[in-house]
Amino acid sequence: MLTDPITRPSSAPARDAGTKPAQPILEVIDATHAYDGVVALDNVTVRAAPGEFLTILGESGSGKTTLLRLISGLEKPYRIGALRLGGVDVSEVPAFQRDCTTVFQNYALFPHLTVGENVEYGLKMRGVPVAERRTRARNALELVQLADKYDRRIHQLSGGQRQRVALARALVPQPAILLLDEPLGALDEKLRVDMQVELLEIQKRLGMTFIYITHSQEEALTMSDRIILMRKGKIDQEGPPTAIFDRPVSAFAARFMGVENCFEGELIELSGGQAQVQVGERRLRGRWSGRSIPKVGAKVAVGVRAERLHLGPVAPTAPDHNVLPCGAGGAIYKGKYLDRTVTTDIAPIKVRIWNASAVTDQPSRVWWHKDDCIVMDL
Ligand SMILES: Nc1ncnc2c1ncn2[C@@H]1O[C@H](COP(=O)(O)OP(=O)(O)OP(=O)(O)O)[C@@H](O)[C@H]1O
Repeated sequence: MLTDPITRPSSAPARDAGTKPAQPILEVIDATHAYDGVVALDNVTVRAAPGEFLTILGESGSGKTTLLRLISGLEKPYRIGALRLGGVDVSEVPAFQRDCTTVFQNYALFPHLTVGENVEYGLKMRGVPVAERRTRARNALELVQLADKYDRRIHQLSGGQRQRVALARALVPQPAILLLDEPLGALDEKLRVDMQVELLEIQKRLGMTFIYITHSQEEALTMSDRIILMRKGKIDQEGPPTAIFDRPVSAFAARFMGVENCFEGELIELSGGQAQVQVGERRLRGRWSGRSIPKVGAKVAVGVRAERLHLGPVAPTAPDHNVLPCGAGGAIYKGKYLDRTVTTDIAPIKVRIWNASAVTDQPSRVWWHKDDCIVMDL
């Protein structure tokens, strides 16, 4: 039974703080960083509210780790407007004195120390008396369900258990912010999913701010209060998971969030959020989702998720559907569903079919509702 192992006095999450927005616990203003002339972060501004689970999402090399290293103090930014933790400028504060700790993908544990000694280590360095640091380390291990492994050696643990030790070690100083750099990246899928749930429970229980790095859109959608999607050192889009999933602002964001079909076209009309786009010889209707209102004639992207498409010999005639003639293409069996790619005169289109017995051998039409058709920046 857990006995409130780690608590912070000001742990009330921002979400419950009433109408007045809470002061950000983290502010990174206009941060730019480069390595040997290669720009890794390009004028990035990030804020996090107390108790927020903020995910930095992006492909390899997009600048996620660099951002985290600037926050933790492991990297000194080339240029920065301000870096504040809890409202205090920490630009010149060394890493070990900042009120944040990091969990790394490779655990970064001391192999020659026991589990307990690893968790206590930071407290020992800060001169915390032995009895107190034992108690705090045991409490942290209890939180990650490793209370019985205090005297174990690191090499006697599984990958998942090592990651829990790393988590306990990062939690034990009771930082205001926990930075997690792809913490589940080395775990197998089943364990990763279990650990996602556990991490979320711990975060909610402690009311701690988590800044979480991942390249997995599924992980970001599952865990976050808010997602920042990075692209080549810049922020492409930020918002709650539902907004990024349903309303990607760009073809990049759409593809990253799993929109299988994206086409390039020319904007013909935009009115009341409803767009008409010329793609090849076809006129498609959809809802505008881009950053700002473009001019007629601008190049835009049109996206539709595979599961929102329908196939068959006869399409609906109502004008609120996009309908294209199509030819049969290949199909890939995915277990729970079938992904079928049909040919059309604008591009091959991937259609997800959940009921494999309903597959038509020779579909001649593919169609989708205009509300399922996202029109956005190229
Ligand atoms: N120590 C370094 N020396 C030189 N270049 C670096 C260094 N660290 C990062 N970079 C470069 O900076 C850019 C951003 O790297 P960063 O590690 O921040 O990206 P990332 O999104 O965390 O990638 P990944 O998911 O692969 O860890 C990349 O082009 C990378 O090659």
